[in-house]
Amino acid sequence: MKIDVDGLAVRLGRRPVLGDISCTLQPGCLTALIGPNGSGKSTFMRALAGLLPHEGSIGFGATGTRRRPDRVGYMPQLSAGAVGLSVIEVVLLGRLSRLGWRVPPADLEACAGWLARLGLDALAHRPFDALSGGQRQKVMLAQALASESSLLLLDEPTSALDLRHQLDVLESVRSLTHERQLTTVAILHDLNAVARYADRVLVLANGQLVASGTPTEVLKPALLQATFGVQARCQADVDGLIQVIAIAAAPETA
Ligand SMILES: Nc1ncnc2c1ncn2[C@@H]1O[C@H](COP(=O)(O)OP(=O)(O)OP(=O)(O)O)[C@@H](O)[C@H]1O
Repeated sequence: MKIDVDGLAVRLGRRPVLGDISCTLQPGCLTALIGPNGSGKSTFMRALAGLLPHEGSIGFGATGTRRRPDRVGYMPQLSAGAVGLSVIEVVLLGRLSRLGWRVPPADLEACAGWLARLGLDALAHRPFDALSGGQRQKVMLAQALASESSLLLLDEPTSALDLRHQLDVLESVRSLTHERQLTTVAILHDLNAVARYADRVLVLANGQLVASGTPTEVLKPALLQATFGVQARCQADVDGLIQVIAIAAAPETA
């Protein structure tokens, strides 16, 4: 589902956190949302998920007139504990809006399928609170996927994962996005992962959208210096993918 964001502004308490953001998110496209700490990425994602009041409009569908999908696959940055719940029960919560008093076998099977797709089937009946940080993060991704929403919002989905699992997860998210024409937004800090997996990139700084485009268009030394305060080299590898090599924190300007 296409999403048109027009003049989005968010205040948290009295603080203006996002100002006048306009962009379009396309179905079948994995969009990476990048920017320094505190630049407003999670706030933008929560506004997209319908969790925050805002000014400006967020339009859904080809004409921007459809409602936000009832189910949104949203994976927050920090997952709360889930006292007493097993892994499969945590994943089932992703389908809560369609469940009644009884859980139909088809829903259980679907959740077991998402766990299997992420290589977590052996954990299905373990207590969620007894998992490692990386295992919990993958279970929370399974929960977001189990919503089977056309809108997938992932706030730092790989921050607790080892390198192998980061690659597995981003590969899965990208192929699901393309196969199922999902509108996917993922907040990522690893710019090389952005270069490899994202179709588009949005860059936030101080609550403003400062750049957007393909990874090749966006990941450039001048932008990384201005936005992240980092001196970096950006070079194409043999596959044409951009590699970002951070050299040093740029000297502070007066
Ligand atoms: N409840 C709140 N009330 C007031 N200000 C808030 C609140 N939550 C977040 N902020 C502020 O809003 C700004 C943006 O926060 P946000 O979490 O969106 O940033 P972020 O880009 O996701 O950061 P990070 O990369 O560190 O996760 C920060 O300055 C933060 O301190």
